[in-house]
Amino acid sequence: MSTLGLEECRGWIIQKYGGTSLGKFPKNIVDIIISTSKPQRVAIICSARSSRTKNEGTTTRLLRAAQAAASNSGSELTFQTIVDEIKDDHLQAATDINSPPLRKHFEEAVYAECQSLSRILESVREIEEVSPKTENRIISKGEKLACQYLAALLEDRGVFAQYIDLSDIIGRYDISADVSEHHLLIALAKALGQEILSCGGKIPIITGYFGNLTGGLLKTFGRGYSDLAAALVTIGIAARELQIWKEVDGIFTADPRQVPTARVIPFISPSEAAELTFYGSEVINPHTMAQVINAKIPIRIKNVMNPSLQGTYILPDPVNAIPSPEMTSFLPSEPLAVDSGSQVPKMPTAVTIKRPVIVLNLCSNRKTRAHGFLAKVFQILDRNYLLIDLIASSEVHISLALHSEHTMVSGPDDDLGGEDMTIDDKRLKKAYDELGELGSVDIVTGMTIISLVGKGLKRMTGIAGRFFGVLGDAGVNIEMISQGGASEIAISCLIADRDAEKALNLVHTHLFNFVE
Ligand SMILES: Nc1ncnc2c1ncn2[C@@H]1O[C@H](COP(=O)(O)OP(=O)(O)O)[C@@H](O)[C@H]1O
Ligand SMILES: N[C@@H](CC(=O)OP(=O)(O)O)C(=O)O
Repeated sequence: MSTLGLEECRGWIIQKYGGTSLGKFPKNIVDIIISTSKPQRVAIICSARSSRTKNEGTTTRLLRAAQAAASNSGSELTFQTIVDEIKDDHLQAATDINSPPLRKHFEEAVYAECQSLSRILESVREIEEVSPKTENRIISKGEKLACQYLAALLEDRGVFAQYIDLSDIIGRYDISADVSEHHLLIALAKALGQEILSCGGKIPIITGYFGNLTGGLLKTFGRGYSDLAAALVTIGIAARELQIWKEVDGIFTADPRQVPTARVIPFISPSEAAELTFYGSEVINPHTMAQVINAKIPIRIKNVMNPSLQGTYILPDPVNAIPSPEMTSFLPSEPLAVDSGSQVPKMPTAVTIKRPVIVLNLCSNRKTRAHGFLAKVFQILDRNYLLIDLIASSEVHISLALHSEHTMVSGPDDDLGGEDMTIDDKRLKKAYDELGELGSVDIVTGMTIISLVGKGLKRMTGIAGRFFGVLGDAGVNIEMISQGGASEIAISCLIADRDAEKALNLVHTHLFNFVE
């Protein structure tokens, strides 16, 4: 495999469009691509379309269809209804394509992809199980449809676009095994660079789904995996900048949908952006930053509805990193207001909530902690694919908070073995039963994690007290606290979900409105 010559790849801008942006503002996206492609070369990565919210979007629907097929409740209609919804949604979107042949071509692609999807789901129903390989194939449909749609819209405007399906890129370049290993990711990035150059003068429209990973794309990299695809393309082509286009002006001090007074953060460090995503603000897939920042390429979050705004730059901490010439031109000339190296910052960077969260409380059946107790607890969670967000433990008691859409509300005495349980419910129920062997377990639902994020938090004396004080004064009860240790840049606590929005706004008002 030859390495790309630097001259060959200079001047590329990589743009990744999120699902809700593609679902709601495809025409804005076409305009942005056209205007960016005039002075420089541009390559596009698409997520799957979401016409309203990500929760109702194509990828979520595909995962629900897979669950419906695997749970085999006797009704073939369940998954087929979801497939039909996906089909209708894309056929409706096709009405934006003016040229009849282009529209027909896209409609045929929609029918073909949905037919293939139904066949895969039918086999899932037969064997009552979704393997990682099958899940990969199912979710890939969302990005395939979105890319073919965007390519058709560009062609409709007279722009030459090339749809690139990365479904089998890993097999094609023999990048197998555990692709999460650094050297394999870099090999993958090079392969993606080659694919893009093969498009000649056309604008590459690339699927954010990038291959049939052995362990499952979602399990390996999580939701938002198309950010990582964009990062790999950025590295593979040694691009000038990675732009992640969304429906918001950038990364805010709090979710702007829930906190009207939230402000855009002009510059943020990769670790803060990753922590914000982990604690509920789905800003960028955390695997993305490490790759691109290591390659010293700036990442920018921008708004499809407001393309002229600067957005938020994700840049390495100026103290720890030696930025490339491209990056230096983006760095602020003045020290950042949020964190300026050795100075104590004036306020945290952002506040975020993660919901819904459930808590598993386990009380060991021994009087003192038996050897291997914690190891056994974590093995059970790992076996059942349960990821823990917060932990509190004492000698014989451990509380584990996990993000969950689970409907399970109580203990094993209830009728929880029903046909209607989702795969996630089943995993939780299995973990619950296995943990029951170690002691008494109870589950508390309806909780939220609220977190303050900021790389200067550890130097802000009294910040934890002020955070908890604001919550306490408002009568918000705190169930569990995590500070320092695991994460030096976040302070988190668990509160009742009914208090989430009130708490978020109060914390933002009291801790983010510093006046000089
Ligand atoms: N701190 C934050 N800054 C910006 N957006 C945030 C933040 N916390 C949560 N969000 C939410 O994240 C979403 C990001 O934008 P969106 O365009 O919906 O993403 P996608 O790329 O998945 O389509 C928005 O809905 C916004 O409300
Ligand atoms: N479509 C995938 C991958 C992705 O990147 O999504 P988004 O860009 O909409 O966050 C998902 O929903 O997880």
